[in-house]
Amino acid sequence: MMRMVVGKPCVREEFACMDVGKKPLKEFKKVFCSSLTVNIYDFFPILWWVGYKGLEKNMIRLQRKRDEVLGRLFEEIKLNNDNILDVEKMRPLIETLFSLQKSEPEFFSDDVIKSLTLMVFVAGTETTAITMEWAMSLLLNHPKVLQKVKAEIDCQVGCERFINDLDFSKLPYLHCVINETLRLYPTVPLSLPHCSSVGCTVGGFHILQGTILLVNAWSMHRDPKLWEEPTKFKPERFEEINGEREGFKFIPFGIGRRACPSAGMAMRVMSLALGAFIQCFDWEMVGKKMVDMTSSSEFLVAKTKPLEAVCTPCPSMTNFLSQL
Ligand code: HEM
Repeated sequence: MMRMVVGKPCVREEFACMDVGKKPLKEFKKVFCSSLTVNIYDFFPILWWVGYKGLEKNMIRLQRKRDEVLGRLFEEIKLNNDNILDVEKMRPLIETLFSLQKSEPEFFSDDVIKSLTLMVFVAGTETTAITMEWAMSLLLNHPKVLQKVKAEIDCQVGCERFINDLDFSKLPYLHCVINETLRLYPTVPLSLPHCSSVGCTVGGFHILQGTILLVNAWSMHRDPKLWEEPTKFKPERFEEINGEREGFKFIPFGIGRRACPSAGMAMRVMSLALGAFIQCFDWEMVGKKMVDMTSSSEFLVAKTKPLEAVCTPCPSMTNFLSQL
């Protein structure tokens, strides 16, 4: 995600597993992911008046910090890219926005570019990373599924290049694995709070205008009236579903006008990353114990215990990987 937005990873690969690499990642999470929580002020507005737990002050402080970090990042990018002109060329998001700023400065102000960058960092990094961690964990606990998806990638992509987005149409099972992961572990289980603009009736309940509504995707995705063996990991079930949102029973990205605008991009990013993990490495559990699948009960449903796994380069890929 950092590469797509900024053009370089958050941490250089050689430092990724070292303390020197972990520090900036921790800092990034603190600045961009810490606001992903249910805001108690929305439910008890009185707390806002009494300044409960200094939430508002903390949000203001966080916003200042974000502004400062993004400001530094922008300076660095502007310094290194004096002649940002060519919009057509493939380039990271921020550079593209700066090139548009040259032609439409009144619209693409620094503040607009900051907001767009912030949106991708806040809404797009943890959600995709958490889903991939769930997917890898499920695959390790279901080695036959892992074998099947690996066989699909080996057969359709081979071992002389990395998987790319032109391969997706030939990799339906990989798509089913990601969908089934999102069914069992929808990263945003209660979607985002919405407010009813008019009074209405939902499932026999009268909803007053101005009510905060949450949609429980988690329970819909595990409802035995909607899904056969709902708690089982069976990617094959998505082979039979015509259109992923059939009957609105599968809504990991929400639904309607305020649904996730990046669902397509998220699916592509996750297919590429997960596909490459499976293509390039053989994966094993640490020891004989199944991966612990306990989930946190927070705004984003993450694993309580981070996934630990052993990976070794696939023998069939070593030739290609050694040339990188
Ligand atoms: C696995 C990955 C992701 C999941 C599961 C996910 C899920 C969701 C959900 C459930 C919503 C709320 C929809 C609703 O209220 O009905 C949402 C909104 C949103 N998502 Fe995502 N998302 C993911 C990735 C991304 C990425 C990669 C980006 C940006 C690059 C993104 C940007 C947004 C934005 C901006 C909204 C707010 C839309 C609005 O309020 O109109 N999401 N997402």
